[in-house]
Amino acid sequence: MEKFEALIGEMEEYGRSNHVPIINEKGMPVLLEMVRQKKPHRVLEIGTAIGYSALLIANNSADDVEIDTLELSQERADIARAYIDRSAYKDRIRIHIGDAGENILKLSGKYDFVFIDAAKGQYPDYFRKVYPLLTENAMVLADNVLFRGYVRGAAECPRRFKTIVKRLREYISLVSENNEFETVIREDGDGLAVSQRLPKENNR
Ligand SMILES: C[S@@+](CC[C@H](N)C(=O)[O-])C[C@H]1O[C@@H](n2cnc3c(N)ncnc32)[C@H](O)[C@@H]1O
Repeated sequence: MEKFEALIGEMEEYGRSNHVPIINEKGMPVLLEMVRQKKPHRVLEIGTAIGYSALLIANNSADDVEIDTLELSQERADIARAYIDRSAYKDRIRIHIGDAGENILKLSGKYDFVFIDAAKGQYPDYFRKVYPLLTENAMVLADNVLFRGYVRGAAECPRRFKTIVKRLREYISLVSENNEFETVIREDGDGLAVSQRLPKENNR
């Protein structure tokens, strides 16, 4: 088996040269911090791209981790499969090709860690659909929730992003106002919402 770091480095280079959006170098430490804290056993990732974050999650989770990751693009899923097959996690990561909003509904069992990183305008829908699949102590992490500074109005939002920004604001309200979760918005990278489900007696 080749060295994990070399594989990850090759994927970063592929992402850069082919303009594939993968979690950036400022958001990634937050993702890893949370995964290392939770050491999840069952992970759902929404938005595989080339499998970069799926492999990083696998490498920092519990030894028995199983990951379901959802990707719309057949081409990206094929690239992800090829990279993942070169790792020690090839039997631990399943890629489901198709629209995530539809494929979430076909999943069963419970997830203790969910990483939302696909269509930004669909985040509220993803959360609502994922909710019944969460364990009692699940963590849900969503990337890009501050979307280029537009979500908090730090920058004037171009018309083409207005719907995305509206939906991301809706997502932040949805998780922040849900008293079953403690949500922290981390400003690193493009902004990450970290929502930790609270023990029932501690519901806010
Ligand atoms: C930001 S990239 C994911 C990056 C990946 N999580 C990482 O950090 O390595 C978002 C991915 O979501 C996929 N995507 C967009 N809309 C989708 C949808 N409706 N269903 C499933 N995947 C979708 C895109 O094709 C893209 O590959």
